[in-house]
Amino acid sequence: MAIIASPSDKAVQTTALSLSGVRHTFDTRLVVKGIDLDIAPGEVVCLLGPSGCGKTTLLRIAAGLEVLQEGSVSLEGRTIAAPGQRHVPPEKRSVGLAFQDSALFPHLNVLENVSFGLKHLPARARHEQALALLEQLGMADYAQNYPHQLSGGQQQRVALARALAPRPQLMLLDEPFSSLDARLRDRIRDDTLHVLKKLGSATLLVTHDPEEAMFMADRIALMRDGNIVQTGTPRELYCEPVDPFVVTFFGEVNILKGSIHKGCVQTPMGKIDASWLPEGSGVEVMIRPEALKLAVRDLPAKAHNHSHVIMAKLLGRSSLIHLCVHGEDGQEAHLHARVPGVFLPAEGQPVDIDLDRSQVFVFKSADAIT
Ligand SMILES: Nc1ncnc2c1ncn2[C@@H]1O[C@H](COP(=O)(O)OP(=O)(O)OP(=O)(O)O)[C@@H](O)[C@H]1O
Repeated sequence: MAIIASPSDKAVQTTALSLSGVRHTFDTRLVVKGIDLDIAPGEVVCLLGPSGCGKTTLLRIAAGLEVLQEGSVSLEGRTIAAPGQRHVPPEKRSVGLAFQDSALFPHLNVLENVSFGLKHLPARARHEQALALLEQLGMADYAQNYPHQLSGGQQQRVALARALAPRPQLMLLDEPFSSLDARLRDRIRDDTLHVLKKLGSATLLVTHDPEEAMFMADRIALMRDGNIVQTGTPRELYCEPVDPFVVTFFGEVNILKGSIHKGCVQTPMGKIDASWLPEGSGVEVMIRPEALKLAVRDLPAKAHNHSHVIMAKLLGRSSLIHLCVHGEDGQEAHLHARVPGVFLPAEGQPVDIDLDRSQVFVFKSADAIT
């Protein structure tokens, strides 16, 4: 099918991929509920969200593996899918695809698999380009091996190299690091990020792992139940979350309940400003564990009613401190603080608590939202 740019396509010519009003139904169930998402040339965007929220379906629609039911898909300003009018098949979309279960060609060795999409190049250039990618992904020593001689993780790296080899303008990656063990995953993620940035490929990467998304992404689109809840840089999602789901998706938080009085909510750590919420409304105060800054206090044990340590656990890169927090007004709460490095105060140790308010978020209580 020919790819023809229509006049309305001009507006999106600065985007590598544009998804507009995409909806998708399986049987009678709407699983993608009207998604708009643009990816700029060279930009890495991560589609992040819990299992079953529709990430893979959206990626498959972009790849052409699912026929678009509603909305439109454009590649570099050209409409490649519009329901009932156009469906450019996957192999004609000039995109690199690497999926969780990407199968390698069993009868070709690793080098031949990676060279497969480079048939337009002379043999020597093809060989050199494929080998360079295998080297960057730590697989050059296996160039002459066949897929059945490789582990799952090694096959995944070869599939990634094969997708990247033709230097596509757009890469679509679905959980590409999922079968790698934790240490190898860190290295291959890092290698892949550098390869993507060096090639300047726009990338849409599906993951359910917030840390992976923050590591890889220029922007994250966080999905829930078929919708995008928030799109932005990792900093924007972490520091300016639009709702409680976004806060909790990026890690454990302390949640306190309260209500607005004179524009503030009272907590054991003092008043928190929430002047944008109506007086009297029920709220949830979400406090990241790293927002609690602790200083040990020299007080006689047990002879005080001061905030103190219940227990402290070393988690590796940080320590988790369970606290009994006493407020001036008699309020009491059990909160978790996360402190970088080894910090293991004794049980009962009195502490002063300072709050980093940039990591505290106040939202109207879910049961109060109508
Ligand atoms: N071919 C299909 N037929 C029917 N339902 C499907 C099909 N593919 C996916 N679904 C359903 O659509 C919903 C979205 O699935 P999808 O694979 O897009 O989610 P996901 O966010 O990628 O999940 P995961 O992270 O677990 O892979 C799920 O409820 C799933 O069961």
